Amino acid sequence: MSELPGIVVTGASGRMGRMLIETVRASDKARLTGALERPGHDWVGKDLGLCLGAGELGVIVSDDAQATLTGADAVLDFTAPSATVALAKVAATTGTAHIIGTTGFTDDDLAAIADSARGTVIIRAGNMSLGVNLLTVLVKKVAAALDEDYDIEVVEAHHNRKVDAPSGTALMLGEAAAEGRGVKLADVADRGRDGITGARKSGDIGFAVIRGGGIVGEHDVIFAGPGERLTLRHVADDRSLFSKGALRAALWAQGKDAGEYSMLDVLGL
Ligand SMILES: NC(=O)C1=CN([C@@H]2O[C@H](COP(=O)(O)OP(=O)(O)OC[C@H]3O[C@@H](n4cnc5c(N)ncnc54)[C@H](OP(=O)(O)O)[C@@H]3O)[C@@H](O)[C@H]2O)C=CC1
Ligand SMILES: O=C(O)C1=N[C@H](C(=O)O)C[C@H](O)C1
Repeated sequence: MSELPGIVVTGASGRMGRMLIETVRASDKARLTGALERPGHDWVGKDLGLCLGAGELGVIVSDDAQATLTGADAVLDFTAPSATVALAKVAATTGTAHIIGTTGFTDDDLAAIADSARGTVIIRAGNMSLGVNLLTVLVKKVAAALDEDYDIEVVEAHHNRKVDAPSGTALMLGEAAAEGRGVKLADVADRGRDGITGARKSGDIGFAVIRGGGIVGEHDVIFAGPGERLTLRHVADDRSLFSKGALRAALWAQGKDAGEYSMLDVLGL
């Protein structure tokens, strides 16, 4: 029998990094072959299991992406934009599938990632859960069915450690609504209301952001029309939703041609 796909987790000490490690270790379809952290991080050079407060795992945390990705089948990456852009360049040289959950990219970052996707499979999604990806399909459909009399607002809530806003998920949902309406999100997004803003512009897609406590992730897409309001909502109760989606993407990536894919491709939605 051939070996199970070897998976590397980067940002191993992070909230998602820990969850990804747990998910890969619990899977009978993949094996954990490496863990990365940034140079200078406390965990570098130590056994991952001991860092996590468990028994030895025989996986030493490294800061050498090139060496760790060589021979690995996929790397799961929920870190920070600059780290992800740099890792995509490495994954393109080693041919390792790069599963990107990181959010908060600039347009330049996204162009660099697209460039790296010429060398390997990249699957990127601001949200790796089945529910949110299904929700994007519904949002697109509803937005296509309703005209501009229905104001579209995306409201998101996350924990108080989150550093980017609006969330990657909120932007995915905004993109889906814009696609449904046949417009570009960049032309209609209203992302920062404060002070005397003037009345809402018809056709805009508004974003509102809540940060507090330990909220895992909540997203509402509101269609506010004349005399009625429709709300589509997703609530994440547990981060394993995202890590299970990422592992599913890594397994789906095996044997695929180089290029950039989304979770819609993985889930066949
Ligand atoms: N797509 C999805 O489904 C989901 C996406 N996310 C996204 O994932 C990202 C991480 O979230 P979260 O886990 O909560 O954040 P954390 O801050 O808990 O974790 C980020 C991790 O990345 C590490 N890191 C930063 N730079 C580097 C580097 N150069 N090399 C290796 N590791 C690095 C950090 O290390 P250090 O502590 O040293 O800075 C930290 O361990 C965010 O962008 C978030 O929005 C989160 C959940 C789901
Ligand atoms: O930072 C988080 O926690 C999350 N980030 C993703 C996002 O930006 O949408 C996905 C999820 O909502 C959790």
